[in-house]
Order: sequence, then C-alpha cells, then structure tokens
Amino acid sequence: MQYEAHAKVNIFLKIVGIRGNYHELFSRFMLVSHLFDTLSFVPKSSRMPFELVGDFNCALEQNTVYKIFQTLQKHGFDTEIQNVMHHEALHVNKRIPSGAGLGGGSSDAATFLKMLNDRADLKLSAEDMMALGAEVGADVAFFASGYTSANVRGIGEKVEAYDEAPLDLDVFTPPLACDTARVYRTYREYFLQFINPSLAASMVDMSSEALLQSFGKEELNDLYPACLQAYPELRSYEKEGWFFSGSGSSFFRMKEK
Ligand SMILES: C[C@@](CO)(OP(=O)(O)O)[C@H](O)COP(=O)(O)OP(=O)(O)OC[C@H]1O[C@@H](n2ccc(N)nc2=O)[C@H](O)[C@@H]1O
Ligand SMILES: Nc1ncnc2c1ncn2[C@@H]1O[C@H](COP(=O)(O)OP(=O)(O)O)[C@@H](O)[C@H]1O
Repeated sequence: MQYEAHAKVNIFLKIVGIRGNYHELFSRFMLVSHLFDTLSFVPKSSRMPFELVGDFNCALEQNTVYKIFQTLQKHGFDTEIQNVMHHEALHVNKRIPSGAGLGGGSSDAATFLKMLNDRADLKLSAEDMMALGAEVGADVAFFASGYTSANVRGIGEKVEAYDEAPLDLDVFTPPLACDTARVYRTYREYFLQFINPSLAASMVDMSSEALLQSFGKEELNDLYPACLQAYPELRSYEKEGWFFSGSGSSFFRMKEK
C-alpha cells in the first residue's frame, strides 16, 4: 500500500509574537492536491534497525521520518515499532522540493506516523499523532490532523479545521532552497517591529479565496520580506499575481478557471 504525503501552502502567515527562539503565528494551511511524496514499506536489504530508501540531502539522523521513529521509541512504543522495522524498510519517493516552504519533511513525518499507527496498531488518535508530531517539527501537527484546510496558531501546534473546499493551485518553486531557521532569524532581526496582530486576526475568518482576492503577497506573508532580505536572488523569480508560501522559496496562485 502506498501513502501520499501532500505538500502544503500557507495562504497567509502572520507573526504575532515570539516564544523563545520560535515565533508565534496565525496561518492558514492548505494541502496541495497534485503535489505529494509517496511512502511505502518495502522488504529490507540490510540488518540496520531502521532502513530508509530514497533521495534525501540530509543524514538519516536529521530526517524527519527517523525522528518519528525515535519519538515513538521515547514514548514507549519501542517493541511495536521495532517489530515492524525489523522486517520492513521505509521507501520514500520524493517529489516535493526541499527548502521550498511546502512542508515536505513535515508531511513525510506525519505520514510515516500514520503508517506505523496502522501497521503496528498503536491505536493513536489524530490528536495523539498531532502532539507526537509536534515534537519533531512545528508543521507536523497540521499534517497529522488530516485537515485539508486549517487555521494554525501557536508555533504550529494549535490546529483548527477551516471549513472550505480546497483550492485548485498552481505551485512554482524557483531553483533556490531556503533555510527556515535563517528566514525566521532574519525576520526577528529586521522586521519584528512591524508586527500587526489585528491584521492577522482579521484574516482568520476569511475564506482562502477571499484572502487571495483581497491582499497581496507582502501583506499575506510576513516571512516574504525576510526571505528577500536573506536571499536577494528570490526577487528575480517573483511574478505578478503569485503568492508566497511559508519560509519560501515557492510561489503559488489559484488555477485560472
Ligand atoms: C515557515 C513554516 C510555515 O508553515 O514552514 P515552511 O514554510 O518552512 O515549510 C513553519 O513555521 C516552519 O515549520 P517547520 O519547518 O516544521 O519548523 P521546525 O523544523 O520546527 O523549526 C525550524 C526552525 O524554524 C524556526 N521556527 C519554526 C517555527 C516557528 N513557529 N517559529 C520559528 O522560529 C526555529 O528557528 C526552528 O529552529
Ligand atoms: N523527509 C524529509 N524530506 C525532505 N527534507 C528533509 C526530510 N527530513 C529532513 N529534511 C531536511 O529538511 C530540510 C527542509 O526540507 P523541507 O521540509 O522539505 O522544506 P521546508 O522546511 O521548506 O518545507 C531539507 O533540506 C533536509 O535537509
């Protein structure tokens, strides 16, 4: 069986405060229906306790799927998941570009958590998986929620379904990977003074379509100016009528009807 780990875009992303090294935000997350990695269990070819097959630009220990394995071990599911990973390797067919603001690593993490929950019959609810996922990355709770559109708050751990049909989206990713931590650091250094929580609050109740019709990318995404400051070459890829997702580098727009 193959599982799909879908990409997301941030329809809006407004910073409303700081929490230690993290930033508190209001954001609308929406899954992208046509863009996903596929994950499946395949027979093992080694004796390693955790075998991962796929093209990644990071070490196994840095991989979000490995961090899910470790997190489940830490929470007492050691025997159950070792029984699975003793026989199976995890295969990931990566199609979501990395460092693209599309949440690929977080989506893989949430999907692998669901796979282990199914295969090892861990009996975790969506809420349990959201809490476990949040230990691996701020965005994982949204992907574990199963919602296609949601308002996300806190540093990413508070997820509330937003009732709307998913939009049909075009996504364009420039050949530029953006480091999320670097973009947030740049935001804090240069843009924190421009914080506007009342504008953020006014966006929460608007449909995604109305948001994209009412605001431009600079108003919708507080990380856009920070990303331009950190990666000036990004400017050469911006196009009229396209919006900016998360910490970049992807742009998106509603498909023309
Ligand atoms: C910006 C967003 C928007 O959805 O995602 P991307 O666009 O990168 O996919 C998220 O806030 C990213 O979430 P995620 O990529 O899961 O972040 P993490 O791995 O937990 O953290 C990476 C780094 O980003 C910073 N970080 C992350 C989340 C947050 N609310 N405030 C932060 O300041 C921290 O410096 C942290 O060390
Ligand atoms: N499963 C994974 N898929 C992709 N990248 C991963 C994964 N696990 C860890 N990473 C690391 O996280 C970085 C950010 O990747 P990704 O989550 O796809 O981007 P973004 O944070 O922009 O949404 C990658 O460059 C890579 O080093």
